[in-house]
Amino acid sequence: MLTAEKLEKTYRRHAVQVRVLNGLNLEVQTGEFLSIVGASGSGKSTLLHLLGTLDAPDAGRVMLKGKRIDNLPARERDRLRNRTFGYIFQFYHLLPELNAVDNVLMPAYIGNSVLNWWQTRRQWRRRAEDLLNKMGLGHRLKHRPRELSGGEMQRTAIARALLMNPRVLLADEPTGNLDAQAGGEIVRLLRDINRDEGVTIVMVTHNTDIVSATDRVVRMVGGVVTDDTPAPHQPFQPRLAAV
Ligand SMILES: Nc1ncnc2c1ncn2[C@@H]1O[C@H](COP(=O)(O)OP(=O)(O)OP(=O)(O)O)[C@@H](O)[C@H]1O
Repeated sequence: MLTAEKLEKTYRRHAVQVRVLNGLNLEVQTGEFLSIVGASGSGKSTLLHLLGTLDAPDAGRVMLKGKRIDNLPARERDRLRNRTFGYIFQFYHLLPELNAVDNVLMPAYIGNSVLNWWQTRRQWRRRAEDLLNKMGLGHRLKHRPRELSGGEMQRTAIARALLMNPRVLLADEPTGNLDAQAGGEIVRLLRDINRDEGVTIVMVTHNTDIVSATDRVVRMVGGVVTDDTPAPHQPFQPRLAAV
């Protein structure tokens, strides 16, 4: 459903050029949970940004369900980012002055013009609260980010990513700032979302333990895919009661 074709990307800063993607090809299937691994600097985050139209390639194409998306006009691209993709980052990117519910509601505020926000405000708020409840955060609805643990902040960020019912979640090191237990909970949540809602997930990770929760592991070296294998499935711990 989501395809990278011969992607090339070079960053230029003054006289310095860093060639990051070198004709990378990747095909993500509908409904799969894919992890991308590789050494630091191999281009994993760059690839994720290109797949999610947060940045554009120098050459090559990104296709979603057969339609080219790397060169869309700004309006269409914004709509795609708002409605089709959900983004999860290592450092959560929550707004510090907003409580958990209002952080989760941000994509609806941003999509305001197409969503007739004012008529349905109460419904959106209920949906945000339901998502936070599902994330085990029913008792943290009014808390601001600084009053939440790292795991709770990431679960809030996941609720925000799910608000608009995206078809694809793009997660960049979602457990990178968490201890093993909180990280395990996050991956279990992602696994459940993938399984229960059929959301396709592409996750960049350094954590070799958590790739066993995914369907497929792609390894990047020097801006290309060098290995593409089914994940070594191990019995995965059941979901914690609180989550
Ligand atoms: N905006 C930018 N401007 C200039 N160089 C950049 C930019 N973003 C990334 N780079 C460089 O591109 C290379 C690849 O970066 P990228 O973040 O894609 O790698 P990564 O595999 O995700 O690394 P890590 O695992 O450390 O997060 C790095 O050498 C980085 O310094």
